[in-house]
Amino acid sequence: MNSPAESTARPQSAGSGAEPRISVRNMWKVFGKNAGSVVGTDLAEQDRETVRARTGATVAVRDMTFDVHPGETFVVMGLSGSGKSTLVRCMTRLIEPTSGTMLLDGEDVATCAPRRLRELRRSRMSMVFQHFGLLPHRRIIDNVAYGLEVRGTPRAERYARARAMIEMVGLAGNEESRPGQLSGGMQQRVGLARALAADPEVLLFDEPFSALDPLIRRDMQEEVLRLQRELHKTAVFITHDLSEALKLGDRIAIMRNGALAQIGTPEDLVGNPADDYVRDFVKDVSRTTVLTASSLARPARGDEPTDGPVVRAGTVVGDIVAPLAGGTAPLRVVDPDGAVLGYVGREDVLRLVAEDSARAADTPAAGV
Ligand SMILES: Nc1ncnc2c1ncn2[C@@H]1O[C@H](COP(=O)(O)OP(=O)(O)OP(=O)(O)O)[C@@H](O)[C@H]1O
Repeated sequence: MNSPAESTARPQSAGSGAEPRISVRNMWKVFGKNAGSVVGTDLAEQDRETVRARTGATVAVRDMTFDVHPGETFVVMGLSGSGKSTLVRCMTRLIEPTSGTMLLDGEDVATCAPRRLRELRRSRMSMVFQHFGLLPHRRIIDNVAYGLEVRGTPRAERYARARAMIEMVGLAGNEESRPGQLSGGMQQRVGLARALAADPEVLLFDEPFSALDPLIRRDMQEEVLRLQRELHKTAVFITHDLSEALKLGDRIAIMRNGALAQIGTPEDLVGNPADDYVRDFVKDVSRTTVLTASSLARPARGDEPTDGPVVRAGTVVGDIVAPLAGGTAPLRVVDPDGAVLGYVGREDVLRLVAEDSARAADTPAAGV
């Protein structure tokens, strides 16, 4: 059985050492007249407002470059208007990018022929939208099977697959209902089942839970985490909600005015914000819920015991409080091979808690 300290250790994304599933390189999207006059010219160096004032064009996405690894949940987060939706739509070419490449397993989606693009969308990347986009007059099972129908999958096979997906998202028994008979949360589960039915390598989520009540939203986040643990899909997930991003993302890209502000694990962003913008974004996050034991690990001090309980490096700080409270020896922080990376004592955790409280109260953590 897992110890409490192990149970919420952040899982490593499945293939962080493998070839990227998705590679976006230098992607730009400029809207409006004169859209062609920005990329590759002096205007490309100017901020959004200046470009708009000089040309009337809007730089929605600015020179975005990143990779997404197989099995990873990659969150794109930012304020309204920062370019998240445009970026993800450019990745599937629901919007044509102004320039840049988007490789899916090495194949350039940004330049492939329309027919190939349709194939890719049907079989290799599925989208889940905020407004579920279900066909109102068709039964749930037909909605889930729809993509397979378009693909020409034989009837018996597509219904068997659709039933299995409906069961997987917890909606067994609702196959014959129409979308209007289901709650918003249930409709979004149908959207998930429909996206999964094609067994795509990549799932793209465009603010899928923004319209849901907070409790239902939390259920759906748990559902995504569970599906990710079971299915290991590569997922790109857009949200403007930081807590959702921190909960779901193996890595998070923070966008600002169309450009990348920082990309990193939740721990990177909260522990080492790249600039004041990101720092301000994450300032209210309790670091004990995001930082892991490895971030606090330090060498043993001469006078302290080195035979304390063992915790894994990826365990969040909040989960090492119980083992620390059970004894006086500092915890031994170990890597996946069991090698000791360092030690964490009560005072190390208390210091972090005190810093969090001081930040929340906006006063210096004096004396700690
Ligand atoms: N079709 C369009 N024509 C002109 N400008 C657009 C178009 N679509 C988006 N924009 C502009 O591009 C910028 C980025 O918009 P986008 O919708 O991608 O942001 P977002 O981060 O997804 O915002 P939200 O969270 O509100 O959906 C904004 O300034 C927006 O006004």
